[in-house]
Amino acid sequence: MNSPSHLLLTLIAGQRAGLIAAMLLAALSVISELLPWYLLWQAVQHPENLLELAAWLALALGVKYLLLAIAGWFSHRAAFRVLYDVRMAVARGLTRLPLSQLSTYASGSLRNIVINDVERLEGFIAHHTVDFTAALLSPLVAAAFLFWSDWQMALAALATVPLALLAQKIAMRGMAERVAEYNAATSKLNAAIVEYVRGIPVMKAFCQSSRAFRLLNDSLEQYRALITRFTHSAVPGWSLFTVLLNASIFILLPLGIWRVSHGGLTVAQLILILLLGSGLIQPLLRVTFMASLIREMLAGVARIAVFLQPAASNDDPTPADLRLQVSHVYFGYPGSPILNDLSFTLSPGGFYALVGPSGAGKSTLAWLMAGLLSPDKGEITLGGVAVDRLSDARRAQLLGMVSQEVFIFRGTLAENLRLGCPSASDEQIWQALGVAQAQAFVAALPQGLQTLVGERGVSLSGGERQRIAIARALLAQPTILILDEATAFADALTENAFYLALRKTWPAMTVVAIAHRLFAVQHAEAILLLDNGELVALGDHPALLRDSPLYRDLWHSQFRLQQWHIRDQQQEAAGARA
Ligand SMILES: Nc1ncnc2c1ncn2[C@@H]1O[C@H](COP(=O)(O)OP(=O)(O)OP(=O)(O)O)[C@@H](O)[C@H]1O
Repeated sequence: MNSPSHLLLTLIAGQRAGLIAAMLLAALSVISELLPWYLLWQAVQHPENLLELAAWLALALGVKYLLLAIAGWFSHRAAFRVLYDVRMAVARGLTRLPLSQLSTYASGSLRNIVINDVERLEGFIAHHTVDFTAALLSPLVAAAFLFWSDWQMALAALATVPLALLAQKIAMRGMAERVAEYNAATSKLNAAIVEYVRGIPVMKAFCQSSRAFRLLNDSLEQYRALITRFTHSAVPGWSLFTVLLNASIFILLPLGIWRVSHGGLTVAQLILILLLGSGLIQPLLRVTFMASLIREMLAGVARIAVFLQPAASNDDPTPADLRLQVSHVYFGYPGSPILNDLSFTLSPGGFYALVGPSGAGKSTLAWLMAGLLSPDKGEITLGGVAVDRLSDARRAQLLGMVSQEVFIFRGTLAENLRLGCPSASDEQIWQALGVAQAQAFVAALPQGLQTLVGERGVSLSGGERQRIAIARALLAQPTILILDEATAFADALTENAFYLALRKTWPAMTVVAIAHRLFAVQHAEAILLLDNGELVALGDHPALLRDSPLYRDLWHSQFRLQQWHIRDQQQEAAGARA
C-alpha cells in the first residue's frame, strides 16, 4: 500500500495548479511584508517624509493582505474540490468494502474516519499550505534582510536557534507514538459517545443511565489521563522552546547598545534590527504546531486509505446457469469457527428452507450465499461463478436478500421501495407490495406511497418494515431471493399468503427462507437443517421427520406450543361461555 504522504499527493494531484498558485501568492505576500519594515526604518531616518511613507506603508499592507486573500481563495477552492472527491470516493469505498471488513469498525470510529479525517484534509489544503509557506519563508526573508543590513547583528538574532531546536527535539520525543495513541483514544471516545447516544432508549427502559454513563465516563477518564500524561511530558521542553524562540532580544539589545555607543550602528538601524530580529524565529512555533497537525492529518489519510482502494478489476463473468452450489465451505471469526464443511446445491426455481437452533450459523450462511461475505475455505458459485466475485451490479441483480435488520432510509415509501429497482412503475410497486402482504397498510396511509418514512417520518411497526423490505427486494426480481427471518413478525396466515403469492407471481425465482417457525416452511422442496455450523440433514419435511432426531425435536416442541396455544384459546372461549 502507498505511504500516507504519497496517497495525499495523489489525492491533491488534480488541484496541483491551484495549490501552487496559492503557495506562490503566499510567498509573494511574505516578501511584501518586508516593505513596511523598510518604510519604518526610512521613517526613523527621515521623519520629515512621514505622510508619504505612511501612504506607502498602507499600500504595502493592502498588497500583502490582498495577496493572502487571493492565495486563500485558491487554496480553499482546491480544498473543497479535494474534499468532495474524497468524500465521494469514501462513500463508494464504504459500499464496496466487504462486510467482514466493515464490521470490524465501531460506528463511532467509522464516523471519525468519514467526518473528521476527511475534514482534516480540508484544514491542511485550505489553510496549512498557505500558512506553512508563510511561516517558513518569513523568517528566511527577514534573516536575509538582517544579513543585508548588518551581518553581525543577524548572527546574534539567530544565536538562540540551535538551542530552541534542541529544546524542540526534546519536546517532540516519541511524538509519533503519542499521536497514534491520541488518535486511538479519540476513536474509542467517539465510539463510546455514539454507543451512549444510540443506547439512550434502552438505558431509560432499564433505568441504567448511571451504569451506562460509567462506560462513557471510563472512556473520558482514560482520555483525560492520556492528555494529562502527554502534557506533563511535553510541557517542559515545549516551554523552553517557546522561551528560546523569543529570547534573542536579550542578546540583541545589549550588543546593539554597545555597538551604537561605539558608532558601529545608528539608532535607526538598531530599532529596525530589534523590531525584525526579536521575533525572527517566532513563526517556527507555528511551523512546529502545524507539523503536529500534519502528522495527525497523515494518520487520518492512512485510515481513509482503506476506503480509497481502487475497485478490484472484475471481469464480471456471466454465470453459465442459475444453480447455486455450496462446496466445502468453512467460515469463522477470529477464534470462533462458525460454519464447517458445508456442501449442497440449490436448483433454479426451488423453494428451500434453512432451519436449525439459534446460533447454528443460518444468517452467516445467508450472507455468504448472497455474496456479502467470503468463505474462509471452499466456494459458493452461481452457474460456476463465485458469488463474492460478482460485480456489485450483477450480484444485486441476481441475489436478493432481506436480512433480519431492516433499514428504512429517510424519504418517501416509494423512494425506499425503488432502491431495489429505480425504474419500477407504480403498478410494479403495488404488485410487489401485494405479494409482500403490505398493500393494505400502505393504501391506508394518508399519503400512500408518498408517505415520509425513516427518521422524522411515519414510524412503521417491525412487521410493516419487514414487509416493505420484502417488497423492496422483490422489485429487483432477483434470481435467488434469500429471506432471513423476513416473515418473523407476521402471523401464520399472513406468512402463508405471502409464500403462496410469491410462488404464484414469480415461480422461476429460487427462494431460500430462513425460519424458526417450521410450520411456515414445511412445504419447502428441501429443508436444510443446520446445527452448530454443520449441515446435519437435508430433505423434505416428511423425510426429515422420519430421519432426523433434531428436526423431530424441533417440530414436536413447536407443535406442542401450538397445541397449548390452541388449548388456551379453547379454555378462554369456554370460560367466556360459562
Ligand atoms: N462478528 C462476529 N464475531 C464473532 N462471532 C459472531 C459474529 N457474528 C456472529 N457470530 C456468531 O456466529 C454464530 C452464528 O450466528 P448466526 O447469526 O449465523 O446464527 P443463526 O443460526 O442465524 O442464529 P439465529 O437463529 O438466532 O438468528 C453465533 O454464535 C454468533 O454469536
